[in-house]
Amino acid sequence: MDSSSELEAENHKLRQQLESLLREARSNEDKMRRFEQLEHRLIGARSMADLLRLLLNEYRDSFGIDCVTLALLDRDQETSGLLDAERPRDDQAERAQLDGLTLLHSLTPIEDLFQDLGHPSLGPFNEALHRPLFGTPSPALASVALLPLSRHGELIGSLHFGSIDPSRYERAAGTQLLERLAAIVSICLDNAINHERLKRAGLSDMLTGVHNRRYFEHRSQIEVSQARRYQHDLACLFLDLDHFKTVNDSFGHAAGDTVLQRIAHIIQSQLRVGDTVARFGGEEFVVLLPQAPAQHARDIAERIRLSISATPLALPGGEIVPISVSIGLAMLATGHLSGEPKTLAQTLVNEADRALYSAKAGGRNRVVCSSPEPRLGESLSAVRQAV
Ligand SMILES: Nc1nc2c(ncn2[C@@H]2O[C@H](COP(=O)(O)OP(=O)(O)OP(=O)(O)O)[C@@H](O)[C@H]2O)c(=O)[nH]1
Repeated sequence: MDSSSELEAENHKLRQQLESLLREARSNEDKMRRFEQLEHRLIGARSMADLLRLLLNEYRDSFGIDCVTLALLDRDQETSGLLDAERPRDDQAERAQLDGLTLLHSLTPIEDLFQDLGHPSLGPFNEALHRPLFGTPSPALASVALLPLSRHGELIGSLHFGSIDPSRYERAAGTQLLERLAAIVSICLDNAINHERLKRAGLSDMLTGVHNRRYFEHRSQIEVSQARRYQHDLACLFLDLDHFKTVNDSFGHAAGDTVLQRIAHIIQSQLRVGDTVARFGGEEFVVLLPQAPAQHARDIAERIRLSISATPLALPGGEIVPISVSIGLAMLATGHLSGEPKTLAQTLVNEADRALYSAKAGGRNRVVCSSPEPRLGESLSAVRQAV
């Protein structure tokens, strides 16, 4: 080969190397762009469930990862509580989107995975070590990246990526992006929990722990919309303690507070998941019973009334504080189905309040329905049966 063809061959090789480097740089640039987009979305996630869905589904799809799972420490069941509260009732699709999430009672399953909380662990898939993290069924994984999630120097969980490509997560691969991702995810998780805590604090009643009026007003509009969309019944109970001023005056304000806590507890114990109870103000509580026909709602109201009067409060000195409650019941009836959810919800509560007034006027410690029985028959389920 003469010197000019040698030069040409060398030149060709260099061009090829340059092209390959350019391709790699473009691919890295593209990866970086997608990574930054995802980072922004993680930071902007509005709830814990949104954050988890981004991590478990969108990250996997966006980066073509074969399997993504996440283990989170949830010692006091706070995270599971937040997720339950966020999930719409019976929403299977919503639930499926959180497949891959494991909530841990202790760190035992993940604490030995990491030598150092600042560094992800990359390498070949090890059946005994890694199968519990990815579960079954998962694809035939060949390499894994395990990212420690930590806050204030303590492990709070781990994020797991699995690939069927043995070279994707090689031990010697650079881990800068994964380290950055782990740091961001850890902060976002902490933020999401704090955000939910604050949100809850603003929507709960401090004395009794049930929801407050603000939450109820928001929730009642959602329930009215759902009842209208799915043609469900919706019942509203308005409860007011009887002669509560006398309780305060005779036994003291602290005893009155204990009574209110007890009432909240009794009401809650009579309801299903998905029903809503809130303290409306002072000694008034409101309850929403979705999908409860009139007779069923009336039975629940009676049950609440009876268990309250059957549970007088015994003070430390031995005195007994008699308690009873009057309850107004209203149904979201067919005639009310046009109009804004806010107006419909207010009408429903007002009707229940009017029925409560009749219960008080009728002698207290009783349940009164907002309209005579025939009109209760106009409730949605009754109309459905007639069709
Ligand atoms: N202990 C306590 N009392 C409260 C609280 N909020 C409101 N109250 C009291 O609830 C009482 C309500 O009294 P009224 O509205 O006159 O009604 P009532 O005595 O229950 O009489 P009826 O409703 O007509 O049966 C007042 O004495 C309020 O001070 C609270 O958070 N704790």
